[in-house]
Amino acid sequence: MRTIWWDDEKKAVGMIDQTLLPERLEDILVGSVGELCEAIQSLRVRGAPALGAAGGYGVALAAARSAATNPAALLHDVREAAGVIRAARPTAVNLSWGVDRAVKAVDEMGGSAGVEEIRAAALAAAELIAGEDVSINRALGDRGARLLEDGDVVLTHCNAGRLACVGWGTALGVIRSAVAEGKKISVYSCETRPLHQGSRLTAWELSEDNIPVTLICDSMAGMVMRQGKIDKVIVGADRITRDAVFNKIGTYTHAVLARAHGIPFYVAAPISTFDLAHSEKEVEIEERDADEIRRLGERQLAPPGVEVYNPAFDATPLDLVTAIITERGIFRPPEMADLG
Ligand SMILES: CSC[C@H]1O[C@H](OP(=O)(O)O)[C@H](O)[C@@H]1O
Repeated sequence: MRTIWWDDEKKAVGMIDQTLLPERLEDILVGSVGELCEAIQSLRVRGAPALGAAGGYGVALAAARSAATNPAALLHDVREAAGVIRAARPTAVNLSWGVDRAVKAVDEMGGSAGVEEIRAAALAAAELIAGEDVSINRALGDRGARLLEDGDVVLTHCNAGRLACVGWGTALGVIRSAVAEGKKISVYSCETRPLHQGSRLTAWELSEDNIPVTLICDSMAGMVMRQGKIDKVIVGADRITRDAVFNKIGTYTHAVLARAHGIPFYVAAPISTFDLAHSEKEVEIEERDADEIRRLGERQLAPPGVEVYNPAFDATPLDLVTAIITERGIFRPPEMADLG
């Protein structure tokens, strides 16, 4: 089961609406760039690799739905849509990476291409991104599984599973691969306030796969590490610059705690999440709506007007990272420069 796909009959992007989990597993069809951006910003589709596919499919959607009857007008519509989609969530590099790959495929068609050829090129690029993702994550997972021993207890944060990808997962992909090899792995999933990807998505995914999972509050991570319950920490990533790993808010805290307790801290991410041309200080960290913290559904958890700071991601300096697990291999931070 894929997390995101193309519905050619309806010329729309299909996706699991992750805001409904764990209560309901339901698909939605997205038929416009505006609807796609809403789905991205509302985290109906989320997670770096899934956003990469959403970026590619967004370009294909723009091309398919454009009313343009000549190539120049269609290219204009595609490029305009590309800019809007890139801006939907600024921190995860895969969104713009997916958009750029589809736009590049369209540009490479050259001036003689007709509108249908341009539409086909955009969709082919998007399908390639989505199709590659599962095999990339399995390769990454299989490599990372070597780091896990039978009986390991792994702490993870947010959701870097198949719901964050087109399939299989990155951090949870490593766990799935280790389990597939016959290793008994159990997981501590941090709930990941304020949007609870850990409780709503990771705990759901692992329960569906019959992988033992224990849900904890984010604030309990230090205690379980100090109690000796955790053997490894594995998280995903949204962007890896030459000096830091950007991931869900709270990841940095776990990295510091892991270092304090002598626990290996691994990041699992495809090469497409690397952005070595930039440093930490050049990356925009998405800040989200204050009511995500002030409220929980219908419940008011704080005074309505209280000041809120709600960054969606934090940056973990590479010197706190034991190794980064990719489809090309496992890299200690100093070796990352070779990734180019
Ligand atoms: C495999 S990338 C998953 C990555 O994306 C999540 O962020 P969000 O749920 O806001 O898209 C989180 O940072 C995960 O580690």
